Amino acid sequence: MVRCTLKRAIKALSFCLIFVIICTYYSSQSVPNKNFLQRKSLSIFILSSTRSKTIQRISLFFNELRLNYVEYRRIDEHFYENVKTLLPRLIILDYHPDENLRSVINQYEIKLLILLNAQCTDCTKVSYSEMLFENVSYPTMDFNRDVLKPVIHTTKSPFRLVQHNKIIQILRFDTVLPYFHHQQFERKTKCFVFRTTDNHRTDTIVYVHSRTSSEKLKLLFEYHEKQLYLSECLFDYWFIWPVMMDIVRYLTSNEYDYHGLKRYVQVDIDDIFLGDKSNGYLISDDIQALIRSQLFIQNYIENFRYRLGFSGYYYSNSTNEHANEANRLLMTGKTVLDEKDRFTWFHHTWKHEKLTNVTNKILLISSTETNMAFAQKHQLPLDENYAVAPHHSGIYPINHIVYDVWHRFFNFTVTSTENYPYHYQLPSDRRGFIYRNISVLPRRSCGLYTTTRNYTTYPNGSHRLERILMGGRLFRTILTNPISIFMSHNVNYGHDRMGNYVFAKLVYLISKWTNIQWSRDLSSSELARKYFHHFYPEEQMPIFTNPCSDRILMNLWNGNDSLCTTFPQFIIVGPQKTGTTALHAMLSQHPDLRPSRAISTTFEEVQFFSNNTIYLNGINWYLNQFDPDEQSMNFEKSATYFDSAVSIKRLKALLPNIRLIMMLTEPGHRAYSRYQVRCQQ
Ligand SMILES: Nc1ncnc2c1ncn2[C@@H]1O[C@H](COP(=O)(O)OS(=O)(=O)O)[C@@H](OP(=O)(O)O)[C@H]1O
Repeated sequence: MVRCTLKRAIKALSFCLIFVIICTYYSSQSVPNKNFLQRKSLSIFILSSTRSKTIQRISLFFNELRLNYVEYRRIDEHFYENVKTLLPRLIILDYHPDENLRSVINQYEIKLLILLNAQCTDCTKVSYSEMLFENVSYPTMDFNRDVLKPVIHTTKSPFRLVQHNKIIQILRFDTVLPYFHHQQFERKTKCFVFRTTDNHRTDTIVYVHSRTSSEKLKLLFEYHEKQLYLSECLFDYWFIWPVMMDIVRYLTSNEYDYHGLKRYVQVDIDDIFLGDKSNGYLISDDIQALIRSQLFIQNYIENFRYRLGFSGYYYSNSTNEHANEANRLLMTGKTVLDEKDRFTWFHHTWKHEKLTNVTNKILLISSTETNMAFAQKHQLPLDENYAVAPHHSGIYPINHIVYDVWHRFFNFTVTSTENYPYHYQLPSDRRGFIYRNISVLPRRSCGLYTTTRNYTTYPNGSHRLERILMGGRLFRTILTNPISIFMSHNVNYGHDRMGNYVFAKLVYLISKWTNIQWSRDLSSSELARKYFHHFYPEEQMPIFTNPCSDRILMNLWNGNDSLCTTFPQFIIVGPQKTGTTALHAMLSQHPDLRPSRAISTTFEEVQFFSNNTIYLNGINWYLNQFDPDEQSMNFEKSATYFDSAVSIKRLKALLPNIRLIMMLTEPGHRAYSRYQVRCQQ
């Protein structure tokens, strides 16, 4: 009897337990719990039906920040489906969300950034002339005087940032943020701002005062914890970008924090011995000015040193008498031999030759040795691990001989280039990679080229240079990149010494207006370690792009035009065991089609894109697997590409227009075929 009751009790208990488990399971399906809300990726959704100029600028800025975002033009099933599966951290939209969207946003705990534009409600239009302006001063740099010092200019700024708010971190509160572009400012007459007086529910972050009513007009404010409202007015001002970074950081709960506030900067001055009188070689006074600007920058960046790139041949052997005079002044003048220790030096090549065309290892070794002997003779303080190829040639597209010689014979472990993945692209899209133990860091342009000589004759006006400095492209480069290596040329430091001005001012303004902290000067190997191991480990492996689609890459490639037609026109990508060998054999019979060479070690296949070791042989190796006959259409078959995610990326980078053939068979047949092969093995 007792046993029977016990059995019943156990049965009842088990039923209860099963019931509880089932209930828990179903409830977890209907209401998202904390685990369920674990974001798969940190994506941002941008929702805009008009794709206004503001939205376009935000997208471009997100590219600079390397943020993942998806743009949507309308709310439909597809949008909701993606919200549920991708669980974006943040949605940016330029109108007020309806009830449906609000409920989904609440359910999935998504944060909102709402832009105020023509569609906004609960806001008011104000004319710029109604705003309260006041004169404020901002610093600029007097670079032609003996001492580089800031001079004060006066401008008008309508803005207030509210101090002690929890969102703004990058901008400094104790400095007035000036406005620069008066013309653009006056052209626009209307601005949408919030006039809400409901201060209990909102937190103002940026505002202006109305001139007529002295009203506080909100440009950025927080409405509850999950929503920020931002007036598009702010997009007319340079400081919207640091503000945007802070907004995204705040709304994503610090997940996007852009590697914190620390920034590393290096300024390379190439070809220090090149130039003649017309080119503006550096005379002794210029060197002193360079030292002064370096000292000025050292106030902010501990131990900052310009990096001087040298080709020794032009110091001692130049037939140009002006160049010799410049070199004498640089190297042998009263102070300059001492001054060489003020800078850090790095190797170019002995005669500034292009490395693209190097085909002979011995010659490259001997010319590099000559340049290094020059450095030794003059006791130049070298960054021994850093070398930069003149014209950036040979580094990308890769010339294997250069990497081999640099790595095996000279211990150069770091270089930099402007050309990877392409030359013609936004500077912010430049990336790095590691090849044969040499770290190739991205080099950024700074608006100074060999052709830009004087401030007053800056192409299309010096205000353009001011713009890129004062909150524009250069400013943003520092803002959005933890490491920036800039390329400049010796001529930029002669003439009116625009180079000194640019870098001194850049560092000064960033220090003055933002809370960005500068790292002390680092050696190139420390910099490379940080770049590839700390900030961007995913960039270590190169992804080869097609030199035929970029004129500069084409010039720097040790291939030639005719090779462009050698790339395959279609590829059979598998998958395995679907009859790909048979198809390959049949297509090979066609008189106009040419298959790749058969490689015995990889089952007659090329497997370039799927096998890391083979891929690192480079594009010239890949092209060698094909016949350069222009009359025929080249193709290859590698059944390993089909299920290799990295192959897709590599194929897209090198052959964006390639046609792919995939074979599909009944999966059971494939499995059995594979099983048989295994048995045989
Ligand atoms: N025309 C045609 N139609 C369908 N199936 C065919 C065809 N030709 C070959 N085969 C069969 O495909 C199998 C080999 O596939 P693959 O060449 O793709 O294999 S591999 O991955 O390249 O090793 C292999 O299957 P198994 O014989 O079962 O192993 C071939 O017999």
